[in-house]
Amino acid sequence: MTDAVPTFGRPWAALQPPLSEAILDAVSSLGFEKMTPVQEGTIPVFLGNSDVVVEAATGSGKTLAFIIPVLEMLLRRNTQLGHSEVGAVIISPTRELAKQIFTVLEEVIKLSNLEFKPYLVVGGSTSATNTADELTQMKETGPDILVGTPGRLEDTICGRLKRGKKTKSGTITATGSVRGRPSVSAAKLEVLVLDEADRLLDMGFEASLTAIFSSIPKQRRTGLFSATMSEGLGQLVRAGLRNPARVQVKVADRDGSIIERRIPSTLSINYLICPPDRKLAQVLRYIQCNNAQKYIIYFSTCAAVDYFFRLLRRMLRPSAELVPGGKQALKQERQRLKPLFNVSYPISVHSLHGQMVQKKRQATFEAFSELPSGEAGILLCTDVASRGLDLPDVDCVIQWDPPTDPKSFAHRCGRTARAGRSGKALVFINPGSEEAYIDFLMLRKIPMTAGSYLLQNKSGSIVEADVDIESDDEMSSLDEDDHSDNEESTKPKPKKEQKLPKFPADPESDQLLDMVRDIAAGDREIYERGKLAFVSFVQSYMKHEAIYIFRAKELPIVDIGRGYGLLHLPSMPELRGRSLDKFKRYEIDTDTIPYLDAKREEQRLVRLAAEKEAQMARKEKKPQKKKNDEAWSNAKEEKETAKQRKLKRIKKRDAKASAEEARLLKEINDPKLLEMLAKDPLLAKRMLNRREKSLKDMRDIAISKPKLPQVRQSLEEIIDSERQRRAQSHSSDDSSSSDEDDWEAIARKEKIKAKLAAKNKKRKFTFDPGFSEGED
Ligand SMILES: Nc1ncnc2c1ncn2[C@@H]1O[C@H](COP(=O)(O)OP(=O)(O)OP(=O)(O)O)[C@@H](O)[C@H]1O
Repeated sequence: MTDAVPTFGRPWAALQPPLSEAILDAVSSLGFEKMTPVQEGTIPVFLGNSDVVVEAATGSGKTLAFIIPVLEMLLRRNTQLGHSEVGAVIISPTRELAKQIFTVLEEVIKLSNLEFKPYLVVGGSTSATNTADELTQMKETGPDILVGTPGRLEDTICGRLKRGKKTKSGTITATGSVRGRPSVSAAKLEVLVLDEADRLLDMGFEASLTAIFSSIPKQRRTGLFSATMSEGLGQLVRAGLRNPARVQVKVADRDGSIIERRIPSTLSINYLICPPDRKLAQVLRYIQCNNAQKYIIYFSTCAAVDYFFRLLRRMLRPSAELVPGGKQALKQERQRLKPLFNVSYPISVHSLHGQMVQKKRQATFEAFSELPSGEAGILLCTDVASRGLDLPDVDCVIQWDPPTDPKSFAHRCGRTARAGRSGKALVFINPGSEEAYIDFLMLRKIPMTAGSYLLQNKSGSIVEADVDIESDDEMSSLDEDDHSDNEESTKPKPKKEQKLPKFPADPESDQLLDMVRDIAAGDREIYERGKLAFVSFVQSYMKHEAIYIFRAKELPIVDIGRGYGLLHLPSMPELRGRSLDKFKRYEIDTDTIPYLDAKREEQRLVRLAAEKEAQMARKEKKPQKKKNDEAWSNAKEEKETAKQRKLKRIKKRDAKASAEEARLLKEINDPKLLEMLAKDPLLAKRMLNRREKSLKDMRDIAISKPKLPQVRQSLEEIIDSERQRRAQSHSSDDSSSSDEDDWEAIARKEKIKAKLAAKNKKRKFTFDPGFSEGED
C-alpha cells in the first residue's frame, strides 16, 4: 500500500491573477505556506470568470478553494453591496458541514481584516419563535455572504412558500401560490457555490436549488465542488452553470507517477473478510494494537449507533452508573474484560447520527474534536458524518458495514488522511457473499488491500492469524455454518460442508460475545436497543444500491444476531426459512431484565403488571390460546399473514375483473361503444351485471344520438343478448352479485382513496420545506 506524502503545490504568492494582500496574510496566519493541488488548479480558473466543476479527493482543501475566490470576487466589485443585499451564497447539504464552512469563512475574514459579514442559515431551530428571532437578527446584520442548507436558503432568498405546490423540478404548480417576502435581496449576487453537489441531489434538494437558481442573477459565477460526482449532476450543471471548466485533481503516487485514485495517497484502506460474529473482537484487538488514537466507526443505521454506543461505553469506560450492582460488580466487570481487552490509556466513546437533536450533535462534534491528549476516542456514527466533516487528527476509520450508498465509502474513509496526514481505514466484508465489493471499489478507483485477521495468543498478545481467504472454492462453499466450529470440522458432513473451516477457532471472541449477552441480560436498555439495531440493520441491508453484491438472501443473518450479542432472535419475516439451530437462546425470562434507571424501571413494572392483569382477564373470557414468547412479534406476524392474504385476494379479484372486462370488450365490436367503455370501464361491468339503471342509461345515450343509428342498434342488440345470456346463467348460478358488489365497492374505495390522497397531498404541501434537511 502506498504511503505517499501528498505534493503541495506552489506558494500562494505565485497565483495568477495574484491574490490580494489581505487574503495572503490570512492564509499565512493559518500556517498554510503552499497551496494544495486543488487550490492551485481551481482558484485562478474560478477567478478568471469561469464557472467550475471541481472533483478532488477528500481532505484535499476544497473549502479554501472556493472560499478564497468568493472573497476575492467580492473584493473586486466596483459597487458596494447594500444592507440587505448578498453577494455570495454557499450551499451545503448538512447543517454540520454548513457550520464548518462558515467557521473557516469567518476565520479567513477575521485574519484578513476584511469587513465582510457572513451569516449561517441552517434549520434546526427548536421553535418558530427562535426562527423568527434568527430572521430578525439576520436582517439586522445585513450579511454579504450566506452559508447554509438548501431549504433555509431558499426561504431566505426566494421567500417562504406559504401557499402553492412545489414540484421536483422546483416550479410552483398550483395557481394562487404565494411566497413570503425574501429576507435578503440576491439581485446583485456575484457568486454561488454548491459544496458536496452530488449529495445535494441525493438528498432531494433539487427543487430548492432550482428555486434558488431562478431567484439569482444569470450573470454570476457558479462553482460545484465534491469528492465524488454522480451522473445526475449533469442536469444540475446544465441548469445552473455556463460552460464550466472542469478541475479534476489526480493523485501522485510515491514514485511520482500519476495514478487514478479517488482517495488521498496518504490513506491506506484494508478490507477484512470476517464472520460477522467476530467483528467486535477484531475491532477491540485493532484498537489494542495501537496507541491512544482517534477512531471513527461507521454503522448503517441510527439504531446500530445507539446500541453500540451504549455497549462500548459500558465495556470500555464502565462507571458505577453504568454497571448495576455497585463497586464490586464494576470491579468484576473490569476484571472480566481485562484478559480480552486491555489498554493503558482511557477511551471515550461518542455517538453521532441524524436522529439526534442538533445541540447534541454539535456537542459530540466538539467533544470528539477536542479530545484530551493521551486519551483514545471512538466516534460511532452513520453517514450523517461521512461528508466533508473536518474532524481533526482522525487516525483510523472503521466501517462496521459497507455503506448502502457506494459513494459514501470514499467520503467515510476521507475523514482520515486529510491535508497530507496519513491515515488508515478498515472495512469489514461478510465472507461468502460480499467479496465482489473489493473489485467493485477497485473499478471505482478505490484500491484496497487485505487486512490481517487478529487473534489473541495464550499470553494475551495480539497476533496476526493465517486465514486462507483467497480460495474461490472455499469462498463459494462457505455458508453460515462453515466458519466457526473447529471441532465440528472433524465430523463427517454433507458434501457441501466438508471444506475445512476458513477461520481459526477464536474462543476469546466467543467469550467477548458471552460478556455482551450477560450485560444485555442485566440492562434492559442495551437488550432492547440490541434487538432494534439488529432489525434495522437487516432492513437497511435491503436498501443497498449494489444489490447484486449485497444479496439479502445470502446475508448470514444468524451470525449477525450472534455478533450483536442478542439474547434471542427477534421474530421477523427475514428469518423465515432460515436454519436458526446455530443460535443459542440465552436462558432468561426477558420480562425480568430491568432498566438501570430506577424511575423507568418502576414505570415498566407498573405497565407490565397492568398488561399481565389484562391478559389474565382476556384468558378468562376466551378459550386459552397458544402460548406466545413474544406477544408483540407474533401479533406482527399475524398482521403480516393477514396482509399477505388480503393482497392475494385483491390480486385474484383484479385478475378476474380484468379477464371479464377483456372478454366483454372482445365480444362487443361496435367502435363507438368501445370508445364509451374505454372512457368508463365500470359501464361494462354494470352492463354485464344487468344493472337496469345503467342499461337504461346506455339505451338513452344510444337513442339520444340519432346520428348514430348503428350504435343504437348494436347497443340494443348487445344489451338484449347480454340480458338473455345472463338470465339463463343466473337461473343456474347466482354468484355474480357478490362480484358486482365488489366492483362497486372497489369503485367506492378508489374514490375514497383518491380523496384521501388529495387531502394528504394538501397536508404535505403546507409542510415547511425549509426544515426538511433530514439526513440519514
Ligand atoms: N494549503 C493548505 N495547506 C495545509 N493544509 C490545508 C491547506 N488547505 C486546507 N488545508 C487543511 O486541510 C484540511 C482539509 O480541508 P477541507 O476540509 O477543505 O477538505 P475537502 O477537500 O473539502 O474535504 P472533503 O471532501 O472531505 O470535504 C483542513 O483541515 C484544512 O485546514
